[in-house]
Amino acid sequence: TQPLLLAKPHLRPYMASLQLDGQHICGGFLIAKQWVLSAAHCTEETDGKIFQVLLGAHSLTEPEPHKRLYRVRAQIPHPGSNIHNNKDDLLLLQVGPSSRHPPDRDVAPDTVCEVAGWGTINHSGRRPDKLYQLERPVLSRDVCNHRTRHDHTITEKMMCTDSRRKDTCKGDSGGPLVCNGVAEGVVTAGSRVCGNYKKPAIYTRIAPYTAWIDGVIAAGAA
Ligand SMILES: CC(C)CC(=O)Nc1cccc(-c2cccc(CN)c2)c1
Repeated sequence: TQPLLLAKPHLRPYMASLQLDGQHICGGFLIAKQWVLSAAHCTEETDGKIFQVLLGAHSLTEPEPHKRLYRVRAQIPHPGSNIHNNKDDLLLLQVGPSSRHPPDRDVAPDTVCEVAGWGTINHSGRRPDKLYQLERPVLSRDVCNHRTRHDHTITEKMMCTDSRRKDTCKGDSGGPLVCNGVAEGVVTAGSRVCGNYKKPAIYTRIAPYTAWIDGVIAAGAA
């Protein structure tokens, strides 16, 4: 047998943990917006209690930026499932609005993140046909807010990456800044210049907006 391998963090965003009172009971996985598929026998020892579903996690216990615990709106075992055999052993769970929001923590400066886009790729403003990607280190808010950089316009709901040489540019706006497999920011145009080290790239941080995002999604889902 092969030794068990630790999964690479956050490469399986569909992966769910079905929990009761904070304890992992069973796995599951996202199959559609708001719907998790699991096994019906997972409800055997729950004596009617309803699961909570943890999504976006790698560690069950440590705080992680995009870890979200969701209430279950509906828990539907396949009608053919039963405790005597493994037939039709399926459970569908409809997840509701997340019941808790992740801690809103800044990405550490110098963390190398990646951003991709079809934005212009050189000073001639050439627009590519294929997606380009770029790795950039996070710049501390203090440095980014320096008088000679963005002069105190970077709020705690924004973050910056170094724009020396390689940078985002026109057309990259709206794309995700991904750090350690997690979407931490959304490209914004900032001072609408590119590749100028005095004007670091600016991103809207996602963590401060999870309540707004969930609210809109929940309203749309209604
Ligand atoms: C309607 C929109 C396309 C107008 C617009 O965004 N213009 C424009 C012009 C120059 C640079 C940028 C720009 C974008 C993303 C990141 C950055 C920062 N390097 C700059 C953006």
